[in-house]
Amino acid sequence: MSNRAVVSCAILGASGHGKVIAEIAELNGFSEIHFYDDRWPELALIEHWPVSGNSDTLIRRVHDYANVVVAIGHNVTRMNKYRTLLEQGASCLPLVHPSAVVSRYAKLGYGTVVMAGAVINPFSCIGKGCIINTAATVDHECVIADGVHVSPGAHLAGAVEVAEATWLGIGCHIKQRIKIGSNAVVAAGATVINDVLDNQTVVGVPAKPICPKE
Ligand SMILES: CC(=O)SCCNC(=O)CCNC(=O)[C@H](O)C(C)(C)COP(=O)(O)OP(=O)(O)OC[C@H]1O[C@@H](n2cnc3c(N)ncnc32)[C@H](O)[C@@H]1OP(=O)(O)O
Repeated sequence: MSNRAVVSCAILGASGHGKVIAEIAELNGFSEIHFYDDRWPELALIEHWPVSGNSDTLIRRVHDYANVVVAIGHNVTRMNKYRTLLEQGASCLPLVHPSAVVSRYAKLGYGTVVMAGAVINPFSCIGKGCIINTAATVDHECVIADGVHVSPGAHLAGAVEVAEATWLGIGCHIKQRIKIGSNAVVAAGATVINDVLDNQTVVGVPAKPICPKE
């Protein structure tokens, strides 16, 4: 019989994003992964990992887990779920893929996940519940607020500031010292050379605002 202690991690959201987080949790030594999802009990398995309940079940069981991660892509929803779980006393540690490079001088908030190949350079500060996705780079002295998603392959130059719940799309580029407002969207492949307002969506190279749909 093995003497290895079981270290359990709960993941809320049985999604593709959740599968990536599950593997990162395993690589960080979490030997037991339980998913929770509101499609339970119809959804009982995601790949080989069990779905053990819904959001309400998880709220009752947070103390059973050494770590609780929310794997929901929608930024505001993810932050609301974290808020509820933390109120119940959940431990929501940051999770970092072993191949990511996170400076010893960078800070990561609770519930933030850093995917494979990402780089976070010195004196950058990443808020709570952020996603720094595959091969994204956040250079020196950036300030990334809570609930921001930096999509795969996005690159932020030095001293960029991004406010709450903003989504930086796949492969975008952000010039140094740019300020991006809250709940904004930077489109896939955009290059941002001017500040972006709260709630604004910008697309293209160079990035320009588009009007919200009626
Ligand atoms: C691991 C993962 O999978 S992480 C997820 C990574 N995914 C992403 O990063 C996707 C980011 N999302 C986008 O880029 C989206 O296209 C958005 C959010 C910017 C816009 O989406 P929607 O609101 O649905 O807008 P819609 O598709 O109707 O496009 C609106 C207009 O913007 C244009 N547009 C949309 N996206 C882009 C883009 N990336 N670059 C240039 N123009 C764009 C459209 O052509 C359209 O123009 P038109 O009005 O002249 O026809």
